Amino acid sequence: MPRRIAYDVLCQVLGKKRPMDEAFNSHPHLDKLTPKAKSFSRALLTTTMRHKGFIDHLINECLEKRPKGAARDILNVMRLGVAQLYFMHVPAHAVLSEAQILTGRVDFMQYKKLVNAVLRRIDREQAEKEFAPAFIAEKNIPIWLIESWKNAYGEEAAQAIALAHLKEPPLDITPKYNDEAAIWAKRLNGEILPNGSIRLPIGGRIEELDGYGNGSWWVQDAAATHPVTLLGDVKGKTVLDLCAAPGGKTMQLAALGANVTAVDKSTNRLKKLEENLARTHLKADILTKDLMEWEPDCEFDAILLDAPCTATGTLRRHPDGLWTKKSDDIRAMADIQGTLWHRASRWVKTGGTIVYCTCSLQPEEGELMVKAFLKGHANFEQIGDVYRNLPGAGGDGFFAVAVKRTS
Ligand SMILES: C[S@@+](CC[C@H](N)C(=O)[O-])C[C@H]1O[C@@H](n2cnc3c(N)ncnc32)[C@H](O)[C@@H]1O
Repeated sequence: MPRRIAYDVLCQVLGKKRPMDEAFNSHPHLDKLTPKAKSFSRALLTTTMRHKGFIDHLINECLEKRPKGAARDILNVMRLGVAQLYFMHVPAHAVLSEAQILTGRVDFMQYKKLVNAVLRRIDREQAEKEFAPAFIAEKNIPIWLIESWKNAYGEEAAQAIALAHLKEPPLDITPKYNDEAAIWAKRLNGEILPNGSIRLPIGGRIEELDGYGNGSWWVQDAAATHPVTLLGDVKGKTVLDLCAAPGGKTMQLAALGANVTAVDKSTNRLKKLEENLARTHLKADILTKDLMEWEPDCEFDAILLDAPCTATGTLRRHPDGLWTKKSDDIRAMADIQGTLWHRASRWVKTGGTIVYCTCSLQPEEGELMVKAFLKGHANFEQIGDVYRNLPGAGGDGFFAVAVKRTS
């Protein structure tokens, strides 16, 4: 059952470009799995997504011609098998027999022999051939994407980004009060990072960790904490938090003493924001509004615009995005970001600051967006340098910039 669910979800993600979490969480048989089977199924999916490019390379070496049409889904049975053999250290006999059962269950009886032959060969060659991590890493990133990173950051940096995608990223948390970082680092056996975040050892259920239930901290990647710091001292100021849900930055702002108005168009995501505020005993005014239409009735001291984006800076957390996103998405997102930023530019007081940020690695959604904004808005000037973080030890890929309204 856990492999069957993983297979169904894989077909949805790769065939229909559906986000993995959504397809997995809404699978009709998910409730039938034990917690252990559920976490195996999820780990199998994430591992397959993370290494899909390299797995396909191995499979292609074994196939004279790739199955076409509906038969292409048999590749997903093979992908799950290779992920277990190569990256999850499941014994070969178990992988082979489970793959045979799955092949029958998903009505591909005629491919049983082929699946067996491919997996046997890959298992045999695993012991004979060694692949450099850089080779595996680059295979796992779609060509259009790694080329865009090479153009933006150079060959070496693009390879380092690809390498960062091989591993599960660490779990960073933000303590509600900065001066409690040492206490929580000690209690949770974590490490304090230079920005004050705490990096926890991977594994375990977050909800069960000390301090989660009473809201002493929340999960937030270290790089994602930076944009709020660009607003300077927000204590007592009115801050409009645009695209706020699920509220990582809302909690930061509220904990720093800002009077926050948090706006987002997603009811579901705002529900999560409300839960987060309730758990952390923090306050904000919450508005469910589409920012393409809504207008506030007053100006704010500061604005944070955490715009929707291609999220290519967080693909190591959501590796299914590697295979569901396409290069055209960048232009489409940049258009939305430009419009949202332009609309927000009228809602900040003269002398006030807007911080624009995205978790995208694409310059079109970062550096080039700032240039275009400043060119079209003579009443704004940039404050300081832009913040650009690449995925790796310092956190997710992130971009942020602060601009000040001068008139
Ligand atoms: C990057 S996420 C925000 C993350 C959040 N700021 C945090 O720190 O937890 C982008 C958000 O933009 C919201 N969004 C996208 N388009 C929007 C629109 N037109 N109006 C309002 N919210 C929008 C999405 O619902 C999503 O919650």
